[in-house]
Amino acid sequence: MGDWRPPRAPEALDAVVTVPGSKSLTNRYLVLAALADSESIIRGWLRSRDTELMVGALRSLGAEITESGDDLHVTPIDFTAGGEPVAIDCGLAGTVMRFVPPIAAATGREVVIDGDEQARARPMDVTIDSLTRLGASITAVDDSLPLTIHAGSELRGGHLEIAAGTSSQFVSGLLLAAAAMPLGLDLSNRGDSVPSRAHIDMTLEVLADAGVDVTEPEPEHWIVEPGLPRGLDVVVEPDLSNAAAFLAAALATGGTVTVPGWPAHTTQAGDDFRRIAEAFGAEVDLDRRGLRILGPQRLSPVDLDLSAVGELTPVVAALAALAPGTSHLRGIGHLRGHETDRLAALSAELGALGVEVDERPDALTITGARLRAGTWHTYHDHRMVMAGAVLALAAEDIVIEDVGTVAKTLPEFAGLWEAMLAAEA
Ligand SMILES: O=C(O)C1=C[C@@H](OP(=O)(O)O)[C@@H](O)[C@H](O)C1
Ligand SMILES: C=C(OP(=O)(O)O)C(=O)O
Repeated sequence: MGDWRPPRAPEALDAVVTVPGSKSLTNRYLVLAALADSESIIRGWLRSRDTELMVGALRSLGAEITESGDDLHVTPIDFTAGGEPVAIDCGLAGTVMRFVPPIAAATGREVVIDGDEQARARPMDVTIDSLTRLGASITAVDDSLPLTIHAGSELRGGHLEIAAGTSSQFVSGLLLAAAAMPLGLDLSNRGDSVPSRAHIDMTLEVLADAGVDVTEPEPEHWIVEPGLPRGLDVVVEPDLSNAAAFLAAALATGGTVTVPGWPAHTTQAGDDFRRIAEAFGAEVDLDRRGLRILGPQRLSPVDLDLSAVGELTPVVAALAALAPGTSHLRGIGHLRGHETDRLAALSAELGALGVEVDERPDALTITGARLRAGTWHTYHDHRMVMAGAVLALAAEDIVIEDVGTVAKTLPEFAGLWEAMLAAEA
């Protein structure tokens, strides 16, 4: 798909938007199911590029995964089976890049792992170094993709200190596979604190729910005892980070958007959008029917630390660009290693639409402005598409380039967006 001209805001928006399952939960469940002691069912999985890449990767390593309606049935990998060398494509999926190598190393097979050109720029050093220290033999040029895990590798486990200040996925990938290591894992972060804390909590919760003995005796020190996860029978929650884009439409238009099925308890980063929406001046109601957001007549500027929930930043930056006054988005330096350097991308694209942006190493200061018409470039970043759609609500003529890139986590985004805006009260 090429360019997309998203609709402008309707007079009064009052829409209900049902969003598909969570990427982060789908891919964690798939990894646990591939390692489990018996078969699993994952109900209501997200079907998107990142999750299909995970399915493909685990199948190449020997898991049997079949679809039945909206469910996936998974027969775990037989780690004693060995096998021919395999090649795995990560696309641009951080979860595949950081969660699959530990499992690949545990199969003892030769595995070559590569991804999109932009994936080769994403940090992989901690994964490569950790697996090497845990017993694997890996070759990689410049500590990044592509990498080769050599046949005969094994992961003994044991004590490991890492510096995971650039991505929580280094920690999650090791913790998810740790129960399959003969010695388990005693893992500590010794560098800058780990970003995206919400995603670590998600990892700890899914592990514990699968019967894995995992503890965090002190902050950023985790202990996983050996012992395989149990087979799963789980229902995937809606993707709350994807939901944030639709809820942002309520904020941008002073209208109402409801997302049904919002979980009362969740570890998803997207749940923090409730706090963020309130900071912009919205009314937020969560009950059995879902999460309902009523946008204010006029957005308030915000000062937010997004370090724990960084993936919400592009959509929050779009709202900040529409809020009269100056907003500060802090704690987001690690977003320079996401799908693209998101601070640079947001700064360039907002600047081109006439918004003043002060880009710091780990922060953006954005002063809301009336937007100029223009093309919004997306840098192969699904969340840039979502941010552009939010901006287009308020601008004369914004064209989003390469809307198809949104398929990374939400192939049906443009259709859902247009349907939402057609649902005028
Ligand atoms: O584990 C996960 O599912 C994710 C962790 C986070 O990564 P970082 O810690 O690299 O930000 C998040 O931004 C990403 O979208 C998904
Ligand atoms: C950072 C993101 O993705 P990934 O899982 O590829 O890191 C994201 O979805 O915003």
